Amino acid sequence: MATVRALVRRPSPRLAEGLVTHIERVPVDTDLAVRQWQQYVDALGDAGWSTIEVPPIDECPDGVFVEDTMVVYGDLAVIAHAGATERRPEAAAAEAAVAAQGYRIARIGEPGTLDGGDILKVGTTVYAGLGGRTNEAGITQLREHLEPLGADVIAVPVTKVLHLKSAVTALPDGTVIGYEPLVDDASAFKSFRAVPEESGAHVVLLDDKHLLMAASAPKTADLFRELGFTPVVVDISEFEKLEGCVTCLSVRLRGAV
Ligand SMILES: NC(=O)NCCC[C@H](N)C(=O)O
Repeated sequence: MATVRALVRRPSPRLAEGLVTHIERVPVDTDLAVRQWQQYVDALGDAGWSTIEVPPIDECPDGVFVEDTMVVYGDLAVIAHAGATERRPEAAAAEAAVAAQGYRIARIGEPGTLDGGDILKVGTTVYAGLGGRTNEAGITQLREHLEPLGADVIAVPVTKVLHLKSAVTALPDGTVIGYEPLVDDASAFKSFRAVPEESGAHVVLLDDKHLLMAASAPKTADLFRELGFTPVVVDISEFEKLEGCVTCLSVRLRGAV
């Protein structure tokens, strides 16, 4: 798997004001969050990835969750139209950053809304979470952009968590993993495996063997070791307090650009 670049975005000093929807607000330690973010970026670097910083957007507390600004497929970056209006200013600089990496640009627009965190790619299958942040018009527009590139866009329900990728991600062989109490419809996926912890459902594929995941899912890390993977564990507690996970802290650029 050619894993080369990732977009990241430094946390805002106002991070603690970030949105919370499905969990109770608890205090966020912004200094600790900055250290955790650096450790996350270092973990990508240690795996051989180069990271590109999107200019910070201090007036947007949730800007660090840069994955939500776009969906990248092949040589195309589809710029999202955030379901939360206060997050919409985050997209412009992210668009400029991905365009500078050579990607073609398309955009989701009104009446569509879409957050990158609702999109899970498994090969040419693109699962799109229909829920609080992404609507039917957004998914229709995404389909129009990606089908010409050979993608099959499948809408799946998301009601129990913020984003589809808060509920499920996928292993290198395409098996979708999720913490069942938070998955609306496991049968929507071609292949599904349950994991024992909520944040165990979140992995970034560093390569075919190494899975970046949160320290808050130790039982799932053990499961992944039994399956032959090597977990690379980062503590992202301060981002988890804002419904963030390892996936949403970067945009992986795996395309042929
Ligand atoms: N892709 C993601 O899971 N993003 C997390 C965004 C968290 C942020 N507090 C929000 O509610 O938008």
